[in-house]
Amino acid sequence: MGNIFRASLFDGHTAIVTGGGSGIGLAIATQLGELGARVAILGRKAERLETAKATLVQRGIQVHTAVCDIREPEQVATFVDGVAHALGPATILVNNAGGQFPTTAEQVTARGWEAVVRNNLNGTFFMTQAVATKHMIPARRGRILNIIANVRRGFPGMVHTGAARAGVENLTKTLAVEWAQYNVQVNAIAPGVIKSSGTDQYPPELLEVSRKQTPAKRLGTPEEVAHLATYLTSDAASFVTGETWYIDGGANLWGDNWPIPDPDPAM
Ligand SMILES: CCCCCCCCCCC/C=C/C(=O)SCCNC(=O)CCNC(=O)[C@H](O)C(C)(C)COP(=O)(O)OP(=O)(O)OC[C@H]1O[C@@H](n2cnc3c(N)ncnc32)[C@H](O)[C@@H]1OP(=O)(O)O
Ligand SMILES: NC(=O)C1=CN([C@@H]2O[C@H](COP(=O)(O)OP(=O)(O)OC[C@H]3O[C@@H](n4cnc5c(N)ncnc54)[C@H](OP(=O)(O)O)[C@@H]3O)[C@@H](O)[C@H]2O)C=CC1
Repeated sequence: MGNIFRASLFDGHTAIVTGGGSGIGLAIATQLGELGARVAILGRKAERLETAKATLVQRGIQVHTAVCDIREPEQVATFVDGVAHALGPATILVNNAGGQFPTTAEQVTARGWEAVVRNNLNGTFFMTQAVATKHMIPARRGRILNIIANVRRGFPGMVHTGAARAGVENLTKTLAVEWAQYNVQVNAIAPGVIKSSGTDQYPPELLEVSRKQTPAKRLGTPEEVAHLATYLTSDAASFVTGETWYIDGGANLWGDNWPIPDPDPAM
């Protein structure tokens, strides 16, 4: 599919995409940039950012990159100030950085739980608070988009991220209300299983189970998520706020990644 959006849609905008060095984040950064936005991306790995920057610059996009761990508020503050200096204040923030690992609830350690909650919930809040207070609220203009996951029916097999993403979904609603007065809209996208650099780290047999359990019988693509992100960060969505948009081939409605065993009669 080509791009259905107007070429100059984001002229004059500065978009921050966390985790924009790979996968879904890079697809979103590419699409917003090709539609005219200046783009700032961050991640923990400098090499990944440099490779992504080269790709974006080759497409004629003005890019700022810096290493930043979203779990560290001081690094976040430095990054957000750096964006204003390099590209001007952000009008768009896409909180895409995140991740976790499969584990049963019985097995997850305290440090494993904390690592995932800090990454997906704390990091998203630290970025959001910094960008809103420094850039968007003073300008009375902003679009914030949180990438979460398909947690509608819980997230069996990844309890830590299910809890953290549900927290971000609720944060999305709360901030949509608190910041409506400042003309800042806050929404979320809940992707199903997307074929990306992220899911390439998962065992293929787990992904195949997910594919079979998805009504569309395929995985999504980062570009499909980027199309929805483009709509939600554009003026076409100016009256949309506090909502979570599922893009999952129907997976939140049907199918289970986690088989429930029958009770052991000996127990
Ligand atoms: C079984 C069924 C499951 C359902 C499967 C559904 C099918 C797939 C659906 C996929 C949908 C979602 C896809 C995506 O999100 S794609 C993005 C993928 N990328 C990632 O997820 C990578 C992200 N990972 C990280 O960024 C880091 O690993 C993380 C933040 C999670 C932790 O980093 P940190 O540096 O803070 O952590 P440490 O190394 O210091 O470890 C802290 C504790 O966490 C434990 N840990 C970390 N990684 C793992 C692991 N892979 N497995 C088990 N435990 C892990 C680590 O052991 C530490 O705890 P302890 O000190 O107690 O050992
Ligand atoms: N692919 C899928 O099926 C699904 C993905 N998601 C979520 O969508 C988002 C993008 O996933 P995807 O593109 O597939 O996976 P990737 O692993 O390719 O993307 C994750 C990005 O986040 C960055 N990142 C992770 N933790 C931090 C951190 N603490 N600080 C700064 N950057 C960080 C990573 O960069 P670096 O390692 O350099 O820090 C990486 O660029 C993630 O939040 C993921 O959990 C949700 C549902 C399904």
